[in-house]
Amino acid sequence: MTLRLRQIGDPILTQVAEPVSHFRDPDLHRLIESMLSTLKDSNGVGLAAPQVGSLLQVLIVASRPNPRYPDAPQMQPLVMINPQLLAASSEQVLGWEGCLSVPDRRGLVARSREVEVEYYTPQGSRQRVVWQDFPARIFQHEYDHLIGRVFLQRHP
Ligand SMILES: O=C(CSC(=O)[C@H](Cc1ccccc1)CC(F)(F)F)c1ccccc1
Ligand SMILES: [Zn+2]
Repeated sequence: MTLRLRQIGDPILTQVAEPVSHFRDPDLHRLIESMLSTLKDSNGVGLAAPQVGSLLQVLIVASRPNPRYPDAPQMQPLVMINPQLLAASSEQVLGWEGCLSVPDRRGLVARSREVEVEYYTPQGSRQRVVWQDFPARIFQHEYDHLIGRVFLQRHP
């Protein structure tokens, strides 16, 4: 089932998400399934749990080539639980971003060109990944959602 996408202004988008503690919780797997179908229906390239009303540290990165990033890799959606940013390059790149919670807005955002991330899969195994360019950008955008930051929004 696809979940309602919270829009900018919904307080949940400014809150900090909690780590997942039990991986065998059936509610967690229902959330992940719902996020995957919501992402598919919204035609997005990323999604974070707070955007569908759940303050859990779960996000999905699903890069694919698109007009703005024609050389972006085609990825199977990657579900990341309790992600940790281990390293982010000081080298930054300006790039266009959109956000399913901020419809009809596109913005130029500076992001690290490369990130190293540690995360858990839905099965609970710990993984590490290094991304550059568009996948790195999507990750940083979704990771912001887990700490209550929405792109283009400056907290007073
Ligand atoms: O479908 C979108 C809409 S915006 C989007 O997918 C956000 C992810 C994103 C798009 C572009 C750059 C960084 C993150 C998803 C969100 F809102 F949940 F974070 C899209 C935008 C740019 C390139 C390719 C696709
Ligand atoms: Zn977003």
